[in-house]
Amino acid sequence: MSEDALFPLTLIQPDTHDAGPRVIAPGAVHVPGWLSLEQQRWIVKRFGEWTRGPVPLRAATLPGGHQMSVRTVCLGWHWQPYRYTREATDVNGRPVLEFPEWMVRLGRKAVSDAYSVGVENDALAQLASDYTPDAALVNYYDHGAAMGMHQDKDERSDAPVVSLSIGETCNFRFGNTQTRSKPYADVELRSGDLFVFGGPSRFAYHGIPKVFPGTCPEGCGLAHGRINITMRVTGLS
Ligand SMILES: O=C(O)CCC(=O)C(=O)O
Ligand SMILES: [Fe+2]
Repeated sequence: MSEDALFPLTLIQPDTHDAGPRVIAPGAVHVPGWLSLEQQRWIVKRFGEWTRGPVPLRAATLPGGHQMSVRTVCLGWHWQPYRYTREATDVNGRPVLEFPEWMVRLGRKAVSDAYSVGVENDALAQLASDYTPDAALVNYYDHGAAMGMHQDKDERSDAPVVSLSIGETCNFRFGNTQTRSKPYADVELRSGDLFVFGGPSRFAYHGIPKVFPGTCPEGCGLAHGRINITMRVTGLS
Protein backbone atom coordinates (compact mmCIF):
# COMPACT_ATOMS: atom_id res chain seq x y z
CA MET A 1 0.00 0.00 0.00
CA SER A 2 1.35 3.43 -0.92
CA GLU A 3 2.39 6.05 1.59
CA ASP A 4 -0.21 8.46 0.18
CA ALA A 5 -2.99 5.97 0.81
CA LEU A 6 -1.67 5.21 4.25
CA PHE A 7 -1.21 8.83 5.21
CA PRO A 8 -3.90 10.95 3.53
CA LEU A 9 -2.90 14.38 2.37
CA THR A 10 -6.08 16.10 3.53
CA LEU A 11 -5.14 19.01 5.70
CA ILE A 12 -7.62 19.96 8.38
CA GLN A 13 -6.84 23.13 10.25
CA PRO A 14 -7.09 22.70 14.01
CA ASP A 15 -9.65 25.43 14.68
CA THR A 16 -12.28 23.52 16.61
CA HIS A 17 -11.97 20.96 19.36
CA ASP A 18 -14.52 18.37 18.31
CA ALA A 19 -13.87 14.72 19.03
CA GLY A 20 -12.56 12.49 16.22
CA PRO A 21 -9.19 12.20 14.52
CA ARG A 22 -7.99 15.30 12.69
CA VAL A 23 -5.20 15.10 10.17
CA ILE A 24 -2.80 17.97 10.85
CA ALA A 25 -0.24 16.95 8.21
CA PRO A 26 0.22 13.70 6.27
CA GLY A 27 0.83 11.03 8.96
CA ALA A 28 0.24 13.48 11.82
CA VAL A 29 -3.11 13.03 13.54
CA HIS A 30 -4.67 14.71 16.57
CA VAL A 31 -7.35 12.79 18.47
CA PRO A 32 -8.95 15.12 21.06
CA GLY A 33 -10.30 13.58 24.25
CA TRP A 34 -8.86 10.14 23.61
CA LEU A 35 -8.26 9.17 27.24
CA SER A 36 -11.15 9.17 29.72
CA LEU A 37 -10.71 11.06 32.99
CA GLU A 38 -10.49 7.70 34.75
CA GLN A 39 -7.66 6.57 32.45
CA GLN A 40 -5.91 9.91 32.97
CA ARG A 41 -6.11 9.57 36.77
CA TRP A 42 -4.74 6.04 36.55
CA ILE A 43 -1.79 7.18 34.43
CA VAL A 44 -1.10 10.08 36.81
CA LYS A 45 -0.82 7.49 39.62
CA ARG A 46 1.71 5.50 37.58
CA PHE A 47 3.59 8.76 36.94
CA GLY A 48 3.87 9.20 40.72
CA GLU A 49 5.41 5.72 40.96
CA TRP A 50 7.84 6.25 38.08
CA THR A 51 9.17 9.47 39.59
CA ARG A 52 9.98 7.68 42.87
CA GLY A 53 12.85 5.95 41.12
CA PRO A 54 15.22 4.32 40.57
CA VAL A 55 15.78 7.37 38.34
CA PRO A 56 14.16 10.64 39.46
CA LEU A 57 12.55 13.28 37.24
CA ARG A 58 15.38 15.37 35.87
CA ALA A 59 15.90 18.31 33.56
CA ALA A 60 18.38 17.18 30.93
CA THR A 61 21.41 19.32 30.17
CA LEU A 62 22.08 19.88 26.48
CA PRO A 63 25.64 19.66 25.08
CA GLY A 64 26.00 23.47 25.05
CA GLY A 65 25.33 23.51 28.82
CA HIS A 66 21.72 24.72 28.59
CA GLN A 67 19.38 22.94 30.97
CA MET A 68 15.93 22.06 29.68
CA SER A 69 12.94 23.50 31.58
CA VAL A 70 10.97 20.28 31.14
CA ARG A 71 11.76 17.43 33.52
CA THR A 72 11.68 13.87 32.27
CA VAL A 73 11.61 10.29 33.52
CA CYS A 74 11.98 7.44 31.03
CA LEU A 75 10.66 3.93 30.57
CA GLY A 76 12.34 1.13 28.62
CA TRP A 77 15.32 3.18 27.52
CA HIS A 78 16.73 6.27 29.19
CA TRP A 79 16.99 9.24 26.84
CA GLN A 80 19.80 11.70 27.27
CA PRO A 81 20.90 14.29 24.74
CA TYR A 82 21.25 12.70 22.20
CA ARG A 83 21.13 8.94 22.71
CA TYR A 84 19.39 6.11 24.50
CA THR A 85 21.03 4.11 27.27
CA ARG A 86 19.83 1.37 29.65
CA GLU A 87 21.30 3.17 32.65
CA ALA A 88 20.74 6.84 33.46
CA THR A 89 24.44 7.63 33.17
CA ASP A 90 23.74 11.39 33.14
CA VAL A 91 21.61 11.21 36.31
CA ASN A 92 22.49 8.56 38.91
CA GLY A 93 23.65 5.59 36.86
CA ARG A 94 20.63 3.51 37.88
CA PRO A 95 18.83 1.22 35.41
CA VAL A 96 15.76 2.61 33.69
CA LEU A 97 12.31 1.21 34.53
CA GLU A 98 10.87 -1.48 32.27
CA PHE A 99 8.56 -0.47 29.46
CA PRO A 100 5.13 -1.57 30.70
CA GLU A 101 3.13 -4.12 28.72
CA TRP A 102 -0.06 -2.04 29.13
CA MET A 103 1.67 0.83 27.39
CA VAL A 104 2.48 -1.35 24.36
CA ARG A 105 -1.22 -2.17 24.15
CA LEU A 106 -2.16 1.49 24.57
CA GLY A 107 0.33 2.44 21.84
CA ARG A 108 -1.25 -0.08 19.43
CA LYS A 109 -4.72 1.23 20.16
CA ALA A 110 -3.43 4.78 19.64
CA VAL A 111 -1.99 3.98 16.21
CA SER A 112 -5.15 2.14 15.26
CA ASP A 113 -7.46 4.98 16.33
CA ALA A 114 -5.34 7.81 14.93
CA TYR A 115 -4.92 6.21 11.52
CA SER A 116 -8.51 5.02 11.27
CA VAL A 117 -9.05 7.97 8.91
CA GLY A 118 -8.14 6.91 5.41
CA VAL A 119 -6.34 3.65 6.09
CA GLU A 120 -7.93 0.37 4.95
CA ASN A 121 -8.95 -2.00 7.72
CA ASP A 122 -6.44 -4.75 6.91
CA ALA A 123 -3.49 -2.38 6.52
CA LEU A 124 -4.51 -0.57 9.69
CA ALA A 125 -4.76 -3.77 11.72
CA GLN A 126 -1.29 -4.75 10.51
CA LEU A 127 0.20 -1.32 11.23
CA ALA A 128 -1.26 -1.29 14.74
CA SER A 129 -0.37 -4.85 15.70
CA ASP A 130 3.20 -4.37 14.43
CA TYR A 131 3.64 -1.28 16.57
CA THR A 132 5.87 -2.20 19.53
CA PRO A 133 7.18 0.87 21.34
CA ASP A 134 10.11 0.14 23.66
CA ALA A 135 10.87 3.61 25.06
CA ALA A 136 8.80 6.38 26.55
CA LEU A 137 9.83 9.85 27.59
CA VAL A 138 7.52 11.01 30.33
CA ASN A 139 7.78 14.77 30.47
CA TYR A 140 6.54 17.04 33.23
CA TYR A 141 5.97 20.73 32.50
CA ASP A 142 5.58 22.89 35.56
CA HIS A 143 5.25 26.64 35.69
CA GLY A 144 6.96 28.29 32.72
CA ALA A 145 8.32 25.08 31.18
CA ALA A 146 8.47 24.89 27.39
CA MET A 147 10.22 22.83 24.74
CA GLY A 148 12.00 24.27 21.70
CA MET A 149 11.47 23.07 18.13
CA HIS A 150 13.28 19.78 17.55
CA GLN A 151 13.05 16.49 15.70
CA ASP A 152 12.76 13.13 17.47
CA LYS A 153 15.64 11.49 15.63
CA ASP A 154 17.64 9.50 18.14
CA GLU A 155 15.65 6.39 17.19
CA ARG A 156 16.83 3.97 14.53
CA SER A 157 13.31 3.35 13.37
CA ASP A 158 10.74 5.35 11.46
CA ALA A 159 7.80 3.87 13.40
CA PRO A 160 5.32 6.51 14.60
CA VAL A 161 5.66 8.47 17.82
CA VAL A 162 2.57 8.27 20.05
CA SER A 163 2.03 11.27 22.33
CA LEU A 164 -0.42 11.53 25.25
CA SER A 165 -1.20 14.70 27.20
CA ILE A 166 -2.58 15.00 30.73
CA GLY A 167 -3.14 18.13 32.81
CA GLU A 168 -2.75 21.67 31.59
CA THR A 169 -3.54 22.63 28.00
CA CYS A 170 -0.58 23.54 25.82
CA ASN A 171 0.21 24.88 22.42
CA PHE A 172 1.85 22.11 20.40
CA ARG A 173 3.65 23.52 17.38
CA PHE A 174 3.87 20.94 14.62
CA GLY A 175 6.08 21.92 11.72
CA ASN A 176 7.80 20.48 8.70
CA THR A 177 10.73 18.13 8.18
CA GLN A 178 13.02 20.76 6.62
CA THR A 179 13.30 23.69 9.02
CA ARG A 180 12.41 24.55 12.59
CA SER A 181 10.42 27.56 11.34
CA LYS A 182 7.27 28.03 9.21
CA PRO A 183 5.21 26.42 7.86
CA TYR A 184 3.81 24.92 11.04
CA ALA A 185 0.43 24.30 12.65
CA ASP A 186 -0.35 25.35 16.20
CA VAL A 187 -2.48 22.68 17.83
CA GLU A 188 -4.04 23.02 21.24
CA LEU A 189 -3.41 19.80 23.16
CA ARG A 190 -5.69 19.30 26.14
CA SER A 191 -5.84 16.76 28.92
CA GLY A 192 -6.63 13.35 27.43
CA ASP A 193 -5.60 14.22 23.87
CA LEU A 194 -3.65 11.86 21.64
CA PHE A 195 -1.27 12.94 18.89
CA VAL A 196 0.44 10.46 16.58
CA PHE A 197 3.12 11.41 14.07
CA GLY A 198 4.50 8.89 11.64
CA GLY A 199 5.04 8.33 7.93
CA PRO A 200 5.97 11.56 6.10
CA SER A 201 5.64 13.50 9.39
CA ARG A 202 7.77 11.23 11.54
CA PHE A 203 10.78 13.55 11.44
CA ALA A 204 8.90 16.85 11.46
CA TYR A 205 10.12 19.57 13.82
CA HIS A 206 7.82 20.14 16.78
CA GLY A 207 7.83 21.88 20.13
CA ILE A 208 5.80 23.28 23.00
CA PRO A 209 5.99 27.10 23.01
CA LYS A 210 3.51 27.47 25.88
CA VAL A 211 1.58 25.64 28.57
CA PHE A 212 -1.49 27.45 29.93
CA PRO A 213 -1.46 27.57 33.75
CA GLY A 214 -4.61 26.73 35.66
CA THR A 215 -6.22 24.71 32.86
CA CYS A 216 -6.16 21.21 34.40
CA PRO A 217 -9.67 19.79 34.08
CA GLU A 218 -11.38 18.63 37.25
CA GLY A 219 -10.81 14.90 37.73
CA CYS A 220 -7.75 14.41 35.52
CA GLY A 221 -5.64 13.56 38.58
CA LEU A 222 -3.31 16.52 38.27
CA ALA A 223 -3.84 19.86 40.01
CA HIS A 224 -1.23 21.78 38.07
CA GLY A 225 1.36 21.21 35.38
CA ARG A 226 1.28 18.98 32.34
CA ILE A 227 2.36 15.39 31.79
CA ASN A 228 3.26 14.29 28.29
CA ILE A 229 4.17 10.74 27.38
CA THR A 230 5.83 10.05 24.04
CA MET A 231 6.21 6.41 23.09
CA ARG A 232 8.86 5.52 20.55
CA VAL A 233 10.36 2.51 18.82
CA THR A 234 14.11 2.87 19.34
CA GLY A 235 15.23 0.18 16.91
CA LEU A 236 17.93 -0.69 19.47
CA SER A 237 18.47 -4.07 21.10
O1 LIG B 1 5.29 17.66 25.39
C1 LIG B 1 5.00 17.34 24.23
O2 LIG B 1 3.83 17.27 23.85
C2 LIG B 1 6.10 17.03 23.25
C3 LIG B 1 7.27 16.36 23.85
C4 LIG B 1 8.35 16.07 22.86
O3 LIG B 1 8.35 16.55 21.77
C5 LIG B 1 9.44 15.14 23.21
O4 LIG B 1 9.49 14.63 24.34
O5 LIG B 1 10.28 14.88 22.34
FE1 LIG C 1 9.76 15.51 20.47
